[in-house]
Amino acid sequence: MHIGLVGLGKMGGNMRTRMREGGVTVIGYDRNADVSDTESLEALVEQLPTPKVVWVMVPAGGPTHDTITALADLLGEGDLVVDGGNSRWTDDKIHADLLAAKGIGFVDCGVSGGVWGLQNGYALMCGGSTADVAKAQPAFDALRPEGESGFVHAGQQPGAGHFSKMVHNGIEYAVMQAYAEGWELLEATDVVDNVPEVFASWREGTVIRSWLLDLLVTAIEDDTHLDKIRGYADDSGEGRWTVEAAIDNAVPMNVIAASLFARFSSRQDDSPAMKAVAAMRNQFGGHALHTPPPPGGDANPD
Ligand SMILES: O=C(O)[C@H](O)[C@@H](O)[C@H](O)[C@H](O)COP(=O)(O)O
Repeated sequence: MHIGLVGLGKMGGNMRTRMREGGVTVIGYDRNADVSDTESLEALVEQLPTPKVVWVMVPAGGPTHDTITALADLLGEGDLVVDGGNSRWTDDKIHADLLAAKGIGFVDCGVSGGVWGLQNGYALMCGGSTADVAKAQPAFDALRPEGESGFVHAGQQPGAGHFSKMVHNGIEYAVMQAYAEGWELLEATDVVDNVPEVFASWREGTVIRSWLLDLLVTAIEDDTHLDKIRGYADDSGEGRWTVEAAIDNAVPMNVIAASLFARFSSRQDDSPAMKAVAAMRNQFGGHALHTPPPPGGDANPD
């Protein structure tokens, strides 16, 4: 199979390598000429045999929309676009309709595995018609992990793949938060002698063994108290979309929502909400207030 791959960053670049190792002929395009196989999107499309299949692996939102819009002009009847980015699932229907107007098929594909995917394979969650998914199946087979699982055609409607990936990421937030809170409690006490050893022991036999646990063990083996890292966590949108979908469907999502909000809290040096709590507590009960610390000093009750 021949495929065009747009976007050769840390995900796309490794995916090109894994697809090639799996016997797929890949022509990659990236704005960074150093990693690109071809000078333009137009040149990439020209070099592909018909039916042309182009995998888009660029940041979600504007960059993905712009790339798919450009491909709608360059591709034709019977060709296929695969969106493998972390796109919002509601964008997929828009892109599927845009391409369908020209007879071009569309598959949305949530991709999990991060920088380890090159070695371990990428878990893939696809949405779209059976015929469209079949057109890209050799590429999916090259990318997916060896073994029975790691690939799903989640549904016929556009967005089924990215919706699955979105929920996967919501779960990812909550699972990471649970390990993190357990780690903080063990670190805050002197009950156990060696916290990394306790975490490492959980990797086998326990009900909470997992790859995320393995990754945390690796991190604390390298930096026992995570002193080299600031307690600040970004988010790329998937957790927010999961919580929004839960609200739309009146699904109670206590743990995933809390793990999303924990990331927002991590970005505050001082909590405006807690200032208000402290102020009210002071007003009704005369309870002591803490004032902002002088530069380099500690905050103490007045
Ligand atoms: O399954 C995966 O491989 C990850 O989920 C991957 O897709 C990415 O690392 C997250 O999207 C980061 O998401 P946040 O920036 O929202 O934590």
